[in-house]
Amino acid sequence: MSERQRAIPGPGAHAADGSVPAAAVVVHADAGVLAQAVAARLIVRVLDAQAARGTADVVLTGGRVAAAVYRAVLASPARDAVDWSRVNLWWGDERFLPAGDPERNETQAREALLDSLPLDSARVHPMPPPDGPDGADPELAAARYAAELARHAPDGGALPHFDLVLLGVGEDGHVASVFPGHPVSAETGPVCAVRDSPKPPPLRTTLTIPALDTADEVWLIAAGPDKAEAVGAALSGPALLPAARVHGVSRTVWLLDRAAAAAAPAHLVPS
Ligand SMILES: O=C1O[C@H](COP(=O)(O)O)[C@@H](O)[C@H](O)[C@H]1O
Repeated sequence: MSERQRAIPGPGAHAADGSVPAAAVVVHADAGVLAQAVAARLIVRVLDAQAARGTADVVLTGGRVAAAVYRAVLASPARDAVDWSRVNLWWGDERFLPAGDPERNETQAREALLDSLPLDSARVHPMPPPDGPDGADPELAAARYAAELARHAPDGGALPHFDLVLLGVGEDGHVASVFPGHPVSAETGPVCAVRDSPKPPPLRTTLTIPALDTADEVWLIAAGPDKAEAVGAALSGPALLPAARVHGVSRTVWLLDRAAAAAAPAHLVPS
C-alpha cells in the first residue's frame, strides 16, 4: 500500500489561540487502495480513542467513497480488534428521506457495515427521518438531533467529544450538507435543516462547520477525477469552500486518490 504525505498550513484558522492547525495530504494510487487505507486508519483511530477515553465517538458521512470505506472496514480482519459495543456513532449529515430509504446516509452505512457489527444500538445516533417523531419538518428534526447531541455532551456543552469526523467532498466543495453559497454555510449551529439543497434531495439536516470543527480529527476523503477541481480549489486557498473551512482540533487530513489530487498544488502531491 503506497502512500504519499505532505504537511501544509491549514487553509483557515479555528484554534482558540488563533493558530492555524496543520493539514496533511495523503495520496493513494486509486479509489480501492484509498478505501482500504482509510479503513485501516479508522480502525486504529477507534482503538486509540478507546484506549485514551474508554469510548470512541465517530461522526459518519455519506456518499460513494464513504460506502467503500465502510465495506473495507467490514472486510478487514483488524475490525475484530475493536470493541464495537463501546463506539458511539453520529452522522455529519442526512438526506431527509424516510427511514430505510436507500438514499439515506444512515441506510447506506447500515448496509455497508453497521448491520454486521456488534454495536450497542443505544450508541448509534442517526439523524431523524421525516417519518420520525417530528414528522416532515427538517427544522424540528435538526432541533431533536441537537438535543440528542447535547444529552451526550460533557460538562453541559452542546456536543459530545468527537474523536473523528469523516467527510466526503462534493464536486462543488461541499462537506456534510454544507453547500458553498447556501445559507447553511453561515450557520453557527450546531445542527441545522437544509432547504433547497443544490444536490438532491432538496431537504437535508447537517452539522454545521463550527460543530464539525470541534472534532479532534477531521478527515476529508475524495476519489475520482470529478473531485479534482474542488480538492484543488480547497487546498489552494483562500478558505472559501466548505471543504477548505473545516479543521480538526488536533489534526486535519485530506485522504485522496491520485485522480482526486490531480489539481492539488504540485508541492503537496509528490510523484
Ligand atoms: O450528498 C452527499 O454527498 C457527499 C459526497 O458524496 P459522494 O458520493 O460524492 O462521495 C457526502 O459526503 C454527504 O454525506 C452526502 O449527504
